[in-house]
Amino acid sequence: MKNNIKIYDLDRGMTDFEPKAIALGNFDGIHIGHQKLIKKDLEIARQLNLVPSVLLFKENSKKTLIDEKDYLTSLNDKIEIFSNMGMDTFCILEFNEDFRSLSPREFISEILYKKLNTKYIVIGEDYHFGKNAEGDIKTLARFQDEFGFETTIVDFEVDNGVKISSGSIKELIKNGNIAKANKYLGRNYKIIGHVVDGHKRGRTLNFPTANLEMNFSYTVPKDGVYLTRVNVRGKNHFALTNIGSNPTFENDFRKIETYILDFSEDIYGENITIEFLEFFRGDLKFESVDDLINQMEIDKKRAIDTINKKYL
Ligand SMILES: Cc1cc2nc3c(=O)[nH]c(=O)nc-3n(C[C@H](O)[C@H](O)[C@H](O)COP(=O)(O)O)c2cc1C
Ligand SMILES: Nc1ncnc2c1ncn2[C@@H]1O[C@H](COP(=O)(O)OP(=O)(O)O)[C@@H](O)[C@H]1O
Repeated sequence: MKNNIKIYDLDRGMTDFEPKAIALGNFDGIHIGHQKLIKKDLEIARQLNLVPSVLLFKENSKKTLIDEKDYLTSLNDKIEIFSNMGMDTFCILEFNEDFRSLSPREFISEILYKKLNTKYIVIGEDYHFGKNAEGDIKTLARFQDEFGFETTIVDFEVDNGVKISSGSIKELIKNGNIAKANKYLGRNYKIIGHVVDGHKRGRTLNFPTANLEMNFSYTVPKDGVYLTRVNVRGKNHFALTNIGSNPTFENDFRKIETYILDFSEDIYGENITIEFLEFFRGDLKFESVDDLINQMEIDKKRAIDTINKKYL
């Protein structure tokens, strides 16, 4: 992440009056459509000497709310990806009752105008805002003279006539179609968490696996075996990740476990990032542990061949 970024937490009364070109949206996944919008915002900011900024919502931190939703990117991921693209100012706020009750006009006047000195807004064509999502691109047009801003609407990015969306990428990931999801994301899908204890069985099979507890409600890819790239203590390693409930063994639960190639360190408790490169096969129930080990050896050979051919 760039280290000169500025984050203004509006809930803590922070404001910033530098004139801004603000990108508005939910931006889950920051897929190639979102990237197009951000590039537009950066371009306009450069031309008009405005600060390129993005308004983002904090995650739902209320644990009492049963939130079964899953997402492609956490707030931290978004800030990292956007700052790598050149964005340097982030305005964050909670999507709470107070915020939700603002009318479209109040959102524009209280937040965009008074708190952020917005001179330019860049949005997607389906953007909605304000109470009951009543505000849209027409509402922005109606208020732009009064509050002194201009608007640019960026059209959807499509693939074969189909709109690229966070929802469709989540479906691809849940169906194991990592290649297409990565294409639409414009980078490899990744999840972050820390390493927790498992049954200590992996080492007895000669395939120790670091079990991941995710630090966010990421969309979990379909059960199966993936070629992955894992970042541990700042260093990348190729790996095989198995997602599933180990059907060869009875009474297990669904987990995300990773066998790191050419690696033998104890990493319990460490934060790791898993980047999904390719889907290899589904999760299988084997007749014997030896059959499972044979298959894992085959997976490993395929991983090494693929890495040599495509990733080195
Ligand atoms: C490359 C790879 C492929 C795997 N494929 C399967 C599989 O198809 N079926 C299965 O039951 N377990 C599979 N496993 C999971 C093993 O059963 C699991 O790693 C082992 O039970 C160790 O569990 P532990 O980490 O809780 O000790 C796979 C593991 C790896 C690393
Ligand atoms: N190549 C490796 N890949 C993954 N984890 C490894 C590797 N080498 C050593 N380890 C360590 O071993 C642990 C996994 O061993 P395992 O027997 O599968 O135990 P557990 O069931 O607790 O996951 C990892 O959490 C990590 O600390």
